[in-house]
Amino acid sequence: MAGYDEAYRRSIRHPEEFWAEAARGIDWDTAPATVLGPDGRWFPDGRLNTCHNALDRHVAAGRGGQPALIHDSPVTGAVRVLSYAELLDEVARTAGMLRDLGVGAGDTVVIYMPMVPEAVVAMLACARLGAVHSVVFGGFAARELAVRVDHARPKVVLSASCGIEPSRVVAYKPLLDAALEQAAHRPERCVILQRPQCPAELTEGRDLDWAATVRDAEPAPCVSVAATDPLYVLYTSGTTGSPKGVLRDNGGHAVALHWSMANVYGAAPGEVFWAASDVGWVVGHSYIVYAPLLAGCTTVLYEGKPVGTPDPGAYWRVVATHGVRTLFTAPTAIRAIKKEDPSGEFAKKWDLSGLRHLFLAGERLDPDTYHWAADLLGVPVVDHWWQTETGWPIAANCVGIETLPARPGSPTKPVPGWDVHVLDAAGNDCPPGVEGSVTVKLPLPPGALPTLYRDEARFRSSYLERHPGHYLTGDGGHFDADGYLYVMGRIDDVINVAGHRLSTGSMEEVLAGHPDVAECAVIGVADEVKGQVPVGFAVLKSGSERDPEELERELVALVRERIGPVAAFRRAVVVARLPKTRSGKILRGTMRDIADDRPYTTPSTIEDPAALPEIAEAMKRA
Ligand SMILES: CCC(=O)SCCNC(=O)CCNC(=O)[C@H](O)C(C)(C)COP(=O)(O)OP(=O)(O)OC[C@H]1O[C@@H](n2cnc3c(N)ncnc32)[C@H](O)[C@@H]1OP(=O)(O)O
Repeated sequence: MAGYDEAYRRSIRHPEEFWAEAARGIDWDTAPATVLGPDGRWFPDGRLNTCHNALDRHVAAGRGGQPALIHDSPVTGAVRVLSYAELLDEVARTAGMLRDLGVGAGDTVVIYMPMVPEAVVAMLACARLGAVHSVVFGGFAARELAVRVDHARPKVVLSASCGIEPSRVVAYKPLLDAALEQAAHRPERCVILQRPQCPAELTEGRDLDWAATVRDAEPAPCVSVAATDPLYVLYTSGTTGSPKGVLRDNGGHAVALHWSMANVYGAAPGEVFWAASDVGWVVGHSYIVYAPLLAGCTTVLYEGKPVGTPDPGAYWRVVATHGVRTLFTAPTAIRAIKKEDPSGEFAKKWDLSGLRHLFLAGERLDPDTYHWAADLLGVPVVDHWWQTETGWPIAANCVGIETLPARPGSPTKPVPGWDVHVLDAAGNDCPPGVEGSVTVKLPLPPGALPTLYRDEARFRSSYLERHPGHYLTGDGGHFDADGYLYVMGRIDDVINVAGHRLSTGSMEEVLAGHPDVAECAVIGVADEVKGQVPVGFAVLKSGSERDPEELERELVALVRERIGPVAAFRRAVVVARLPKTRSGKILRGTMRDIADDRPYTTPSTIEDPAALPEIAEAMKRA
């Protein structure tokens, strides 16, 4: 069998041959004659249906009785298992409901739901009809939902009465109502899944009860779509306020995800695969929903946390109880477990002998966390790196091809298909050990974003213009002499809080909107569990006599209200001034160095050097 080097070389030298072979893992209505179009789109003349590939074909092949989805919900005390045949039946009827509501191929549907099976059903039902879903994470506030509704312009919104966090029931319906009041776009219908923990009042003429509406619907068949037709839009934070709508196509996505399950994750049909994330993130889209089902695996949908539901053994219980072979989560989850159970006592209570790999992604995996997890579990811990935009891993130890020796701190090497380069400011490849901007030479492989929804110009300016011929990942890093990649962090103002990508710019917009704030800065500061947390610095308007502590509390509440709890914005500090250059640019980089206790030099362009010790003092208070 070919090893990693050969597979990688072939994928870069002969991408069409490589991906034509991978495309055979998918059922096509019309097999693609062209593999890569001149515009960089994959399989342009192929036709297929993603839902058929995720469900119908497995039922037809005899997998109907195999569990497709295990919903494990410690917050409600429920476990529900849906076989492939049962999931197909629910999806087909939900697609019938959407069709009855006028949803057809190309229409958008916003899904704002907690981690319940109906969220997965909703996504697959859209795919069945060729409709484009846009899932919005439940931890966002009404305003963020409104922005996404206005951009996606859904015909229908699918939602639930509530989500359940360990400490509280989150009523979704009032958030949805507030979002639709703020949005200019009006969806024709909202279909609400009533949960017994907090049933919602339905709005006459607009809202429908999910259970009743699905009950009356006839199952809908799969609609054949072009490989290049959109499957979904997923919004992600950019450096400026408005989120970017990452578009995913049908054909390239199905081919790449199906290929990744065997080759990156080493997962075989019939195995249990658990991505402990949320359907609102790309990990949830790719590795809770689409990839495991495309591959004929059983996927776990977990409505709980790594700690507190009820203890730091929660993940180990799920692994042991459901026979999980591959666990994928974010380093922050492992750090949370390690903090509460440093000697791993809770893991010893469960039989984890079925676990084969732990995959980690979503933020940089620090070597301490890597070693702790590897020692505890005794299985390979695979750090891998990718992004919402890419949809699947850019760099990983491809255990399905060949397991390379791991190097803690590195997600190993580029995955076949990804021609990764580290470039200097002039666009030249950096030598090993020298840090630069991590890029991917075009064409991007199948499954990566072809564009931003309704914003080709922003797609080009955000990703393609900085280094022509390359996709700009926005991360900085370096290769070592053996070709291992090290990704060190963002080169822009995006921060990563508990594996959630957030824009400091949008938090600054919120602070700046407060009537007492003259100017402000938000920076990401290192945090033991969440990796980074945002901290805000605000200067009062001259003449304002507000009590600083009261204002700080107001600013924290404002960010929670406008962006949502997911921002984890818990610290704001009122300062006399911000450190700036003489041209007025806030020295955020120097502020970050001070906050993280890194050595810093006072920039020669600074307006007033005394501003830095003042900020250092304020940070100590924060
Ligand atoms: C590879 C490509 C990618 O990077 S895709 C992104 C990958 N990232 C991930 O998968 C995320 C990984 N992180 C997590 O799953 C969570 O942070 C874990 C580790 C489980 C911890 O969760 P938690 O304790 O809730 O902390 P948090 O920082 O996530 O939450 C902050 C506040 O937000 C709230 N929240 C969270 N989720 C929801 C939700 N669905 N609906 C409503 N609220 C939500 C939390 O309750 C928390 O609120 P509070 O501030 O404590 O009151």
